[in-house]
Amino acid sequence: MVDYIVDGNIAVLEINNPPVNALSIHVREGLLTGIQKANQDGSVQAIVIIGKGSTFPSGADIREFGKPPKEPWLTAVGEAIEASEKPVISALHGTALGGGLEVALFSHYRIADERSRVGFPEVKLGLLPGAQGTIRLPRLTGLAVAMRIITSGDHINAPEALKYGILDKLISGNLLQEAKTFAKSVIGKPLDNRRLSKIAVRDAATVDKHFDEALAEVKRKYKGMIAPVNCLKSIRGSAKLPFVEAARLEAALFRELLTSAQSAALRYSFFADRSAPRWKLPSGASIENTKPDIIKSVAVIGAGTMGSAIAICFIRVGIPVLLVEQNDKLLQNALKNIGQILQGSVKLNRITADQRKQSLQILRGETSLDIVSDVDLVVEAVFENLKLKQEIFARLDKICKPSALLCSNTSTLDIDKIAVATNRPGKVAGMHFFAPAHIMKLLENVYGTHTSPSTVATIMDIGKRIGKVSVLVRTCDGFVANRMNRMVGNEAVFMLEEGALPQDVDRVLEDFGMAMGPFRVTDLSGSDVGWRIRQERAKEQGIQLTYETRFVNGERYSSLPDRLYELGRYGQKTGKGWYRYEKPFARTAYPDPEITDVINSHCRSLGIERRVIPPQEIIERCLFAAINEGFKVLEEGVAEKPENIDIIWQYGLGFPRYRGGPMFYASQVGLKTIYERVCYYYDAFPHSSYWAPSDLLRKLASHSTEVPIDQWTSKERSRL
Ligand SMILES: CC/C=C\CC(=O)SCCNC(=O)CCNC(=O)[C@H](O)C(C)(C)COP(=O)(O)OP(=O)(O)OC[C@H]1O[C@@H](n2cnc3c(N)ncnc32)[C@H](O)[C@@H]1OP(=O)(O)O
Repeated sequence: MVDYIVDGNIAVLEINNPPVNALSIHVREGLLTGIQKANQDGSVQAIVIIGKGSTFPSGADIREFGKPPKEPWLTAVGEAIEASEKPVISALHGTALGGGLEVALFSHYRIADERSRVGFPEVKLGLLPGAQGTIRLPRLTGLAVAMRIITSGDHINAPEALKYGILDKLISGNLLQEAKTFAKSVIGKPLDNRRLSKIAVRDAATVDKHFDEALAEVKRKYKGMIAPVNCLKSIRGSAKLPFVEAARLEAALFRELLTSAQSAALRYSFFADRSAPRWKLPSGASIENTKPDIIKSVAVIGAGTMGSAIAICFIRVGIPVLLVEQNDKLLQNALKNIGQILQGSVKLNRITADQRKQSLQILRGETSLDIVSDVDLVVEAVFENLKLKQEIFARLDKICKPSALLCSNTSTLDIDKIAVATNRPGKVAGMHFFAPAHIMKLLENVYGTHTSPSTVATIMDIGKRIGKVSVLVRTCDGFVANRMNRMVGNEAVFMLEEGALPQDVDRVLEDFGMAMGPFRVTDLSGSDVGWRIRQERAKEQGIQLTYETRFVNGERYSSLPDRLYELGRYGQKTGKGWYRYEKPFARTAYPDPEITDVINSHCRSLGIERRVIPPQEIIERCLFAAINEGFKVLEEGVAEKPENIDIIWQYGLGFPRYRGGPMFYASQVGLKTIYERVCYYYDAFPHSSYWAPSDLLRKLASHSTEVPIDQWTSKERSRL
């Protein structure tokens, strides 16, 4: 894994561990032996460390964390590099990250391909750069820059790294040749001033000020995360303590993180990010064996907030869009809004004025459906009404060319019921964007009974092209996101009826790490949206909803949200919802005594005695109910694997990444506990049938030892 090649008086240690030259045990062994061999070899006068293939090491091997550690540690390898009597030059290309950058910081010199990037992304894995990265980097860059690089985890491009003193030279030609030439130029020069452990942190006297500022910043930006705080503590150590003691402190802080639940969740999330878009259908068709069609043009039907934002997703990556709205006034409004949103992106430096212009040039608004006959893909984004969607799909089927894909942005409706309106069910699928669609990363792609593998391949591919995290799910009521999230909403409202206030529920879930509690989310989207859907469904079933309604089809029902609607409290847009706002569209939510009165009088009129609801109950009722549904989603095959569910929650529903997602969180709580609590709540609330425990959960919980999350589906689903 590390080739030892001698060329004249230069030994080259070439790391060969594709795809990213991670510093796995055999690489560490190879580097250590290579350094020792080169120091013993009388003909060698300098040593070059370089990566084969596309990159210098991009870090430690993440798969080794959580397993019994194997010597030599990276620090021991690094100390041997620094102690070398012959100059060691690290020659960087690609992405020199984490442990890879640490290898470079142990070296006496660092040169780099001018296109390379460096960085310490450990914080994103809930770790710190634990092979002396936190105490070596400040010696080169000063404290403020080191704190920023290490706590953000961001990559730094080579010219910037040169400016900060991380690199000694940029190379535009052949890196290996240049590295050998550079190595020859430093032979015989003193090494002690090149050994970072011998150099002081130049701005050590200012450490407390930098620490306090950076701590306040990370507590605000990375609320609830422990890794950025430990990074800062270790960097502070680099300035306050002798080198050896600082290294000891760093090691202790690293160990604390390595064994933390947060790091386990973040490492799981790293691999889940890569695994979730890899789709597979029950038929065996998969990303590996199915080719996508190339989409060159798109029509978006419906120019409301959602349709407009979806159009932006395509035009900003150069895919022309026809935006269709039946009413010209609405269409012109939408086109104006899109222009303004893109102008906002220019102001935020996300795109240039030129890119905005180019995007708008490939957007065309139309008021007739007939115009979409030639597009490759249609995304329908009209009001959530099955009949309306069926009518539109039937018309699209007649208008569009036979090869065109017809997709719906429905958030809940069964794709099969939409597909039956066409003569091309194989080319019908769901593309469920999350609001605001031009910002939210998630795309929940939905296949129906007849959706063809090539349609699936195409919607997954186009999702990637527009920069979304695409996850494939099978059609069912609400798919994965809304189906599971419905339990959170239901339980949150039921708890208001039993004793909680909106701010109590939101605070507990936000302290848990959710981006927003369910009531703040409802205020954002508007309580009128849910009201319309409930009325629509009641009408379909011939049911009359009143304030006295407590059960619908035998299921517990709360009319509290309906009261809110009747009071005109639609949320932020009316300046009043579950909270009070300074004015319509203001963002800061204030608890509202009027809401407390509404809730109290609702309870009185229904004869409900209110009680104190402890935080743990709020967590369990909202999250365990969703988790139980998640197991049903898995046992039915709606989601292929737990990672898919977790990625949907992270990118679509604001679940804290440092908790992995609801399914990973369940694995940390323990399935026996989850199962017992689900059974307890099912006993307590028999009229909320979603508490009926999932068979998959029950079976997994019955194993004498915890079944690891990567075996949940393989172990039990096939036997259900
Ligand atoms: C004492 C402790 C010392 C040090 C601590 C550390 O070093 S922690 C690790 C720090 N490094 C990182 O976090 C880098 C992680 N990797 C990346 O950010 C990207 O992979 C990278 C390097 C920018 C390349 O991106 P690209 O999009 O080109 O590839 P992709 O991400 O799909 O990765 C390709 C496959 O490689 C696997 N992989 C990547 N990095 C690691 C790693 N450090 N350890 C193990 N495996 C890694 C990745 O999972 C992909 O595998 P696949 O099977 O194809 O899904």
